[in-house]
Amino acid sequence: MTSSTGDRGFAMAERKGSWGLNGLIVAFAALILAALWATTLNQIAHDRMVTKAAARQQAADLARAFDARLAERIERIDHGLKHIRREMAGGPGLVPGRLAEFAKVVTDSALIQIAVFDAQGRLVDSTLPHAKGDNFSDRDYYLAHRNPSAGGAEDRLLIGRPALGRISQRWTLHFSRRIESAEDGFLGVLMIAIDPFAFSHLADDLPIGEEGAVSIVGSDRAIRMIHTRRDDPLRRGWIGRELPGDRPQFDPTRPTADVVRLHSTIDARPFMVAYRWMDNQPLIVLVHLSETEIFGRVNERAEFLLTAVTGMSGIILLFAAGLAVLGRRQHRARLDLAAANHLLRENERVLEQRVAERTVALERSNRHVHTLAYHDTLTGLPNRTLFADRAAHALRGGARDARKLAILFLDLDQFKTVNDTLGHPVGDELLVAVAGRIRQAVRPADTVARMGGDEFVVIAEGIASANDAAHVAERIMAAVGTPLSLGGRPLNISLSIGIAVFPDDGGDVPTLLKNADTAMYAAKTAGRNTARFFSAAMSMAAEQRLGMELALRRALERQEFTLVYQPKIALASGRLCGVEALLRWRHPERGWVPPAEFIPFAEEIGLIEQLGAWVLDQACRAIAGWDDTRFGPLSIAVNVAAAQVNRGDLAAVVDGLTRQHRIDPGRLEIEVTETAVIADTDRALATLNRLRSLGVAVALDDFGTGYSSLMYLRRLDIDTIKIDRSFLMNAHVDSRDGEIVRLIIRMAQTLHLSVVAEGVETEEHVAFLKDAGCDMIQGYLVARPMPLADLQDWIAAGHSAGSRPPPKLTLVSR
Ligand SMILES: Nc1nc2c(ncn2[C@@H]2O[C@@H]3COP(=O)(O)O[C@H]4[C@@H](O)[C@H](n5cnc6c(=O)[nH]c(N)nc65)O[C@@H]4COP(=O)(O)O[C@H]3[C@H]2O)c(=O)[nH]1
Repeated sequence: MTSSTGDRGFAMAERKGSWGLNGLIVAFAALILAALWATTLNQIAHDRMVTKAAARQQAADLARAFDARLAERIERIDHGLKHIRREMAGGPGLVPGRLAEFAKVVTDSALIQIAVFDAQGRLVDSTLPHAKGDNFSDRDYYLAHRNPSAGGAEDRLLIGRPALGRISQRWTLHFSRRIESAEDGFLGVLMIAIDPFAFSHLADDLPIGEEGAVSIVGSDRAIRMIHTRRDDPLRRGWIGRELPGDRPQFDPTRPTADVVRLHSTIDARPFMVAYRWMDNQPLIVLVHLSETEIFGRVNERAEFLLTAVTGMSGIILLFAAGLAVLGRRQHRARLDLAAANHLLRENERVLEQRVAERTVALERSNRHVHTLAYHDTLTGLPNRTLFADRAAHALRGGARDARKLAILFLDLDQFKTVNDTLGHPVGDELLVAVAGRIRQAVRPADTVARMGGDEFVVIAEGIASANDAAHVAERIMAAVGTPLSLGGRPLNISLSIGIAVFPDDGGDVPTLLKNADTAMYAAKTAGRNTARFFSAAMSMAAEQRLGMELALRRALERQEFTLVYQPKIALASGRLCGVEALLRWRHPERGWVPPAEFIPFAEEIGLIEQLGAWVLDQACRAIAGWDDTRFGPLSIAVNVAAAQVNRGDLAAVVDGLTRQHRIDPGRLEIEVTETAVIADTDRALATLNRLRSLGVAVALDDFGTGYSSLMYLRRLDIDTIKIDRSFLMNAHVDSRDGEIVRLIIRMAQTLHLSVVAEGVETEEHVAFLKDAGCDMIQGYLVARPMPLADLQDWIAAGHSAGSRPPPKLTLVSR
């Protein structure tokens, strides 16, 4: 939980930190980019502006310069005109042949011809070989001079439209002046033809660029001259053409000199055009500067700048991205480091805590293990190991100081019964209570140990004589013998004690313990609730017991057990209604051992369950192998011990066996004693109910000898009650016993239970039982228990061997 919260915390911190840093980097990069671009664009705009302004200025300056040059050239031509005219007026006038003489003053390289026309437009003289008398009265300059627009006679220089010379076939510009005299008025026209392209030289040195142009246009919108750096025939083709009237230079509202932006009429390219009206002539001087050229460098620079800035932007972005990634990594690395540190510290802390916990647990466990190793977990008393240790220690002390000590071996009487009947939890409770009482009954210095089960041992040190040991035993018996209440039941418990004294009964712990144990069995045999000192004679008896136990344990393997079957017959009809299976043990040396001897012993040593299972298996086998057709159906009643009932799995065992032998469970009857039932009524009830639900019949054996509580009868789901033999023995003579038998039978009838009387030995018994209304009888009078083969013979013979047969024997099923 903590760790996952920590992880989330780190993840959030990581995201936050990472985003914060990245945001900063992005913002910083954006700022740099914005500044860079703003500066660059601003620079480019500024460049353009400055360049544009400079170009404007340049164009205007060029126009002014060209204007000045042109004006000066025109002035010179006009000067020539005026000079010739003066010469003519002062001398021969329009005398042919004199023009060449006068023309010497006109030194213009562009001169094509000088011509004089009379008042009728007829050529009077020319520097070119014209046919004299040719009429030029259609020429615009002639017409303009002959008929001046305002005020009649006007002496002014006229620069006509370019015209293609008739003779020269060259474009010519006609500079002309009127010739007049005060007396005669209009006498004619003096004209100088100039090659317009000669003016081009005026612009040769003007920096108009490769695409620039210088032109002269008249107020009549006719192009007089175009100068370009290259000899562009296209441009030549424009000479004489008329420009559209919407051009800015023709706009009367505009100033006479300006710089405008125009698109080429040829290819629509943009030009910066400076125009300038000449002062004394109706001519406009134009200087065209190509924007491509003007801004060429600027554009190149701008392009360079933009490329550089784009590149730089890319680099900045990359750098920023790199920084962001680096920052993110660094941040992540820092966080990882912090997380790792945190984790490390946390792990250290957890580790230390675990180590501390483990240490504590280990110590506790060690203590526990030590306690377990040396103490009994149930009672907390020293166990067999610690006992051996302490006993050895005590023995060494006794031997050294020549002091006696006694080993008292204690065994609870009837503990098995309590355990079997009241259940293990009660048995455990009893052991704890007894342990406490023993502990209190002895001196604190004495060791009280639990050897296992219901066996305790006391080491009574420093006793003067065997008598002192006897007193210790008495105190213990008195303490344990005090009635106690367990699970709400009053309980009287007693114990048997065997005493062995050091050094008289043994010099070492094992011997003393064995002898004390032997003495304890002697006390048991003597009737329990007593103490016995060890004697040599006891040793033999104990050995016999041990031998018996070994023999009994081996008997199953050696197949020394067998079952005999005693018939039960219906009293009214004399019909066989079943047999009771009874266990027999043939001891290899002692011969037949009575069940009353070995069955309680088997219960005591815990062998009865195994033995009981064997009996059940044998009975089922007998049923399975029974020849129904020959002998009629057979029902077998099997005795089960309290331990079997209280184990809780009896029904499962029976179910398994009936299935295994494939027999009808209805052929089986289970005989339980009252003691088995009262031990743990609920559990016994459950077991019996399960048995009955399987179809197995249940009989209550030895009825009357135990508690015989009516309550049990009411609660128990049984089929049959078996009246104990002890009641029947004197029933016909002892009125009390007789009454008990009658009572039991009446009660059974009331509860709709069958009644079997056991130990029927005489006719008197039969008569009494008939009179009392008993259902079935079982006893020597009918038949003694016999092997299965004998039973078959017995049935086949229709009588019982050796005993009085019933009046009439018929085989019936239950
Ligand atoms: N004097 C006399 N005795 C008669 C007469 N008719 C029958 N008996 C004896 O009475 C006992 C009847 O069995 P029980 O009351 O269940 O008493 C049984 C039963 O409690 C126990 N037992 C025998 N076999 C088994 C067994 O397989 N399992 C368990 N748990 N107990 C068994 O041992 C007890 C003694 O068994 P057994 O010695 O076979 O003794 C049997 C039987 O032989 C008679 O007319 N006169």
